[in-house]
Amino acid sequence: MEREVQRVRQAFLSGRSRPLRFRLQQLEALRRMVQEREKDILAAIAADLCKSELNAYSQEVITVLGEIDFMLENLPEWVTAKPVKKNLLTMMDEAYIQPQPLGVVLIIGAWNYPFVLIIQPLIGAIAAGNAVIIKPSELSENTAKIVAKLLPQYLDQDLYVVINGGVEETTELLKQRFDHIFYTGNTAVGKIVMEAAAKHLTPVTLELGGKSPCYIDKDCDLDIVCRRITWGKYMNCGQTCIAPDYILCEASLQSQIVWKIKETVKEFYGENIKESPDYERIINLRHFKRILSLLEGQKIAFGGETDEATRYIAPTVLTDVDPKTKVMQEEIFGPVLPIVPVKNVDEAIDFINEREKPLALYVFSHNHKLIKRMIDETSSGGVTGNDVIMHFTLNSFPFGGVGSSGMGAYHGKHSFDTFSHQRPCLLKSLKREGANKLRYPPNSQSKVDWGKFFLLKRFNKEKLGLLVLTFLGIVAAVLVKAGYY
Ligand SMILES: NC(=O)c1ccc[n+]([C@@H]2O[C@H](COP(=O)([O-])OP(=O)(O)OC[C@H]3O[C@@H](n4cnc5c(N)ncnc54)[C@H](O)[C@@H]3O)[C@@H](O)[C@H]2O)c1
Ligand SMILES: CCCCCCCC=O
Repeated sequence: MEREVQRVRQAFLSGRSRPLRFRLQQLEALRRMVQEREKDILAAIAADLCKSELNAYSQEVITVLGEIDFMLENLPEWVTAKPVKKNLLTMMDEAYIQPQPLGVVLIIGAWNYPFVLIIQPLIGAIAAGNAVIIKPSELSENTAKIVAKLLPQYLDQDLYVVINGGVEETTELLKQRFDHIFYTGNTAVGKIVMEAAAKHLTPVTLELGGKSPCYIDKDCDLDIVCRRITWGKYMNCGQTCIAPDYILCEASLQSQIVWKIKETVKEFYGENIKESPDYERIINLRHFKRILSLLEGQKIAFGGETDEATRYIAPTVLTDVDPKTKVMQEEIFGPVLPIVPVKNVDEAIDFINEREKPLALYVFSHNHKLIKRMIDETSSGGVTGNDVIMHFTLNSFPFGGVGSSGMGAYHGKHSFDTFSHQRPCLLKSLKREGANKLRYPPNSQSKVDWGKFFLLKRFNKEKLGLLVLTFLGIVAAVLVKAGYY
């Protein structure tokens, strides 16, 4: 492992990942890989999650292609140095911010969207000029294998390396020194990653999870609300980091919500959900059993059917859920939707604020002011009003969590920034030494006064007069030299 990381570091130190032209070439090669090997990639995702190729394409491949196009279009502008505002002491100097690559980046992915969750950060890391080691999730082994096979066929083999393996390999990898670690997965492992990173003072981006609440106000169109929630909750069989985890609403709305979600489930997946090409399965037996244990003692309004052999769990809604029960204590990450009755929006806000900060928050209402109030009075990684999931798709948004749902963010320019160091560069001349006397010892009250004048812009008439005189002197000297007099 150590030798592998060393090899990648040597490749980074060769400097070839830095030129803009090289980054663009690698991103174009990545796009070619996705386009030319689309069938293999879709087949791998389909095998891991029992997902139709159409769904794998819409949920993962489109996002990746969109991100590459966005980078190719904007990268030339992002990599250029940006001049900054100067003060009186630096007005004659060159001052700019130069984004620079961090070095060798480790990307650790999760299994639920196994392709996009490693390739989208990879795009940002390449765009920023880094070398990258990718550790896909071992639970989505088909995607892990295909990525390990294809990447070296299209990208620089020493700069971008895939290492496959499980906890043991990841633990070994985490002992190595990286310049940034980008981890996607659960909060408990996020803490392990951060602890390992701390040993080398390596910065981390942690894309974690949590229980994303969904508040439904009584002033809204429940038909539309329930369609949108049904789509976002049962997509990927509920195994989506920003799926609405539970519903908060007034008790009087519960039965209508149950009925409308049930009708929508029928419309989306048909009478025999098991036959639907749009309904996935739980990733493995451990997660299957974990989700089943969340149903114990709950009132199942509809759904609840399961099949261990195929790891099938039907779209399920629970009503009158007690917040103290297990289903409300951990992220569900499966097709189970509890409804927790609350008296009003105030109680919903308190409910959210008494818990860990979620990755996403959803609010449904015709009342724009109520949505704004929810946003102002709560915290979450991101928010979508009157829909679910959709903030993920806008790459001008930073995507990430807050508090226990994560730290740092990515997508689009935010990815470029995450994998770049914003380096302040001040270039002075070796001339004009006279002005520097101000900061050299011995110090004096007069020097401090000049400091106040230049840096704090505390003008006093005497200093301003002197400055104007100096300026006029310089102008006169220039004019004399130029032969005007
Ligand atoms: N914020 C996001 O973008 C996002 C996206 C997807 C999933 N998630 C979250 O991820 C969670 C589901 O993923 P998961 O954690 O089950 O995925 P997982 O089991 O695939 O684990 C994620 C990665 O951590 C590694 N890992 C696991 N245990 C480890 C250990 N003890 N030490 C070191 N590395 C270890 C795995 O090898 C894997 O690469 C959910 O909480 C979900 O909300 C977040
Ligand atoms: C188009 C939907 C993609 C959702 C990806 C969410 C990533 C977290 O699990």
